[in-house]
Amino acid sequence: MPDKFGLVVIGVGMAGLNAAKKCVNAGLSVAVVDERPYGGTCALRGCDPKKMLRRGAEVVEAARLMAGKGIGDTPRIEWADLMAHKRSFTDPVPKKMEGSLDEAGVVTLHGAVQFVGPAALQIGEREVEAAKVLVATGQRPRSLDVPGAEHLTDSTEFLELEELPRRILFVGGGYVSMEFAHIAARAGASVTVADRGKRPLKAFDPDLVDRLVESSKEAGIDFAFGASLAKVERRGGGLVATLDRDRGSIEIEADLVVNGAGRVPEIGHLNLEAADVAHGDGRITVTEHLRSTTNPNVYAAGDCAATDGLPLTPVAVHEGAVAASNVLKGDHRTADYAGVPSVAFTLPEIVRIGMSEEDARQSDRDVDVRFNETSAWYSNQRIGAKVGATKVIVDKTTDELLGVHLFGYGQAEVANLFALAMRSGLKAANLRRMQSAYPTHGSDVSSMLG
Ligand SMILES: Cc1cc2nc3c(=O)[nH]c(=O)nc-3n(C[C@H](O)[C@H](O)[C@H](O)COP(=O)(O)OP(=O)(O)OC[C@H]3O[C@@H](n4cnc5c(N)ncnc54)[C@H](O)[C@@H]3O)c2cc1C
Ligand SMILES: NC(=O)c1ccc[n+]([C@@H]2O[C@H](COP(=O)([O-])OP(=O)(O)OC[C@H]3O[C@@H](n4cnc5c(N)ncnc54)[C@H](O)[C@@H]3O)[C@@H](O)[C@H]2O)c1
Repeated sequence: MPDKFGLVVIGVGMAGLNAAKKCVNAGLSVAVVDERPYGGTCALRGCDPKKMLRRGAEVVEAARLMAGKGIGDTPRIEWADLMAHKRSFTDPVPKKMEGSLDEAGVVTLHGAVQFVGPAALQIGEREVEAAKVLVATGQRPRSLDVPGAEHLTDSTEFLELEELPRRILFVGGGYVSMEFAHIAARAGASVTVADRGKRPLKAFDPDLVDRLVESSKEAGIDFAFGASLAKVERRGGGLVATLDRDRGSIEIEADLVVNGAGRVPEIGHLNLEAADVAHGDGRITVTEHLRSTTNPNVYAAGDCAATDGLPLTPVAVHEGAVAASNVLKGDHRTADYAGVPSVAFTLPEIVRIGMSEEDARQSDRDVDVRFNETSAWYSNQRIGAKVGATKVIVDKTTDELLGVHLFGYGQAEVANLFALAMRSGLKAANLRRMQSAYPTHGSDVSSMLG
């Protein structure tokens, strides 16, 4: 006899966890299942471990910026100890998360899952039936189909390195590569980032990215643009990556080649066909209520769902909550993606919220682009920083904040002020009039809007 539940959630990451808790708290019988230890990408293989490692780089960088300004010897990263610092956070996560689900009354299952009917699942030997299923299986690193791909290291493996190799090549100049490159460079590695495009971090403002590229070079990071990975070979004691460019190929020697060439939704092994769950471009096709367009028993949320939301943790949490509301009360709630900040945690960080300058200019809005070179501003001078710029795009007619682009130390926190303002429909004038604590990075906001 199969076990029966009101809701089965596949994937215990940010989207799944939040949906399961919301539904069980409302009285539904809920089971969750994951094929890996509970926690998902963000807590175990993404945001949180990455930022634990970044802390080491932040300390080194802060001291470097103040060298000759009252700070003596620059500290150095002890990689194994920094990894232990990371594990002090990540190691307890699966047990804690499973404990909190058990305590809430969620049935916690483990194993690979397959659909065997419209709302029937096979989990190992066990058959489970559900009134509703939420697919929240996230994404995994994209495999690169090149000779020697077996020599590549993915982001999950990078976050587990016991020793940091001396020479590291990052393939792909997206979030993963740029963030890891900045950490590795501060930890003393010799780092190159290669991307097939003409600049890294395509989703961010090009004027700010160009500044980031220059400051990254000063931090010792080399770049190869217009370069697409063709093969990786083991030669002697190291690796050699061949990258194709318009005018011939180049070879880069490294001890480690990291695949940062993107991520793909993890829905391939679910046997979605058995449940008639439609998918396109690798993501589950959903309605505005996050319900499968072809199977009314199934919802999807987070990175694996084809929505307008970016593959980011706050979006996964929000979509998990929206899907749970709809499971509980029928389809009534839609996701709201207004004012979601996206930050690449390079050193310093770069931020985007809302529209790009290009999109704003191409829209029918009358736009005012307020650009500021902030490198000489007090908040940068105080910490010895020599880079920084901001671009805020405002609708001239309505004074609405359309797009916010920030580059500099402290800007990831400043982003939250803009995000709140944009999500709440506040105008540029509201932020200009804000009485902020002084002197803080936040107190620069009114000048950014000037
Ligand atoms: C290196 C890195 C750094 C990142 N940094 C940030 C950041 O700083 N800020 C930010 O907002 N976002 C960041 N992200 C993105 C963020 O981690 C994701 O957007 C978020 O975790 C998505 O949550 P999710 O619940 O959709 O999926 P996930 O957290 O990926 O959870 C999916 C779960 O499903 C399970 N699963 C998959 N397939 C199956 C199956 N067939 N059967 C059973 N279980 C299955 C997986 O094991 C996993 O536990 C980062 C990502 C990476 C890789
Ligand atoms: N701080 C954060 O919020 C954060 C951090 C990491 C990841 N993420 C999420 O994960 C997603 C994936 O990030 P990512 O960095 O893996 O991918 P990405 O899509 O951001 O970047 C991949 C890059 O690789 C390049 N590329 C692809 N194939 C290549 C090849 N063969 N040779 C050379 N370059 C190649 C692409 O041009 C692109 O610039 C992001 O969209 C983001 O939403 C977020």
